[in-house]
Amino acid sequence: MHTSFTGPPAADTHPTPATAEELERHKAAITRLGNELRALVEAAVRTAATPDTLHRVAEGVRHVTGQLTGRRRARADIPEVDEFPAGTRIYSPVTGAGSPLAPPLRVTPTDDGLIGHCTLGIAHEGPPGYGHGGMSAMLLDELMGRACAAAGAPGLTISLQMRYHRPVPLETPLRILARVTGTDHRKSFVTGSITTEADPATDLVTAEGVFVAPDPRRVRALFPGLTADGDPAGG
Ligand SMILES: CCCCCCCCCCCCCC(=O)SCCNC(=O)CCNC(=O)[C@H](O)C(C)(C)COP(=O)(O)OP(=O)(O)OC[C@H]1O[C@@H](n2cnc3c(N)ncnc32)[C@H](O)[C@@H]1OP(=O)(O)O
Repeated sequence: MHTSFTGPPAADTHPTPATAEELERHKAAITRLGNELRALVEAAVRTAATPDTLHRVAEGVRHVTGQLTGRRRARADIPEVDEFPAGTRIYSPVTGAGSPLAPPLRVTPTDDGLIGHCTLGIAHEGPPGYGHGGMSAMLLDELMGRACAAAGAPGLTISLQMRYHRPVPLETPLRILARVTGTDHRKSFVTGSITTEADPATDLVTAEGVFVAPDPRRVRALFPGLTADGDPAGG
């Protein structure tokens, strides 16, 4: 589900695109590493290990990091496994199965928008035992942006107004909703909310946002990682 846009043809040559099977294998490997990294992050922020143990583990992690050498993607490259902007974003800090920062948020459509499910961990802590307000904003910003894309108008956030009604508990399944409520030319107006799964009637956080679909003439300059047919240029 790659997004097309009208722009000049890509001048550079690209490697042969991977088959669907190869992409699935790659996604599975990225997801597996993401799961391990999330477990490492959780263990690292939770441990009460001694300084000696922390030094030893740090040495081991440095060794592991050194193994991720070779081909690297450039800053604006879009991973070949991604479906930009509406589908998989494998390294998204919100939805990305490959990101140690992501809870990750699992997104599915509803009748009039999107629903996301996730559980925040201690790595996402703000007040002790509760989620960081910036994490709530990140979850909503992402889901609200995706709601625009799902409605056919992918855009960037130009305003996001947050209301924090109650603290968001950690280690508690959460439900995030997003819905496009109106449009005006390239602008989309979107609402969102966070509740627990157990008590979906009590809003913990609500948000109102405005997203703007970039001028089509600016898309290529904004996202040089897209080719003329809208496919990621990386790989
Ligand atoms: C292929 C397309 C892909 C799309 C990307 C999907 C990625 C999803 C990833 C999701 C990740 C999660 C989400 C994230 O993290 S998104 C990351 C955070 N957001 C940004 O970085 C956005 C920064 N802003 C911009 O780059 C530009 O403003 C954009 C590109 C959005 C519009 O610049 P463009 O040159 O195209 O448009 P225009 O200047 O003709 O303006 C058009 C209308 O909009 C109004 N306006 C514009 N800007 C602002 C503003 N800042 N405040 C108030 N109003 C603003 C403007 O007055 C006009 O309204 P009107 O006068 O007609 O009433």
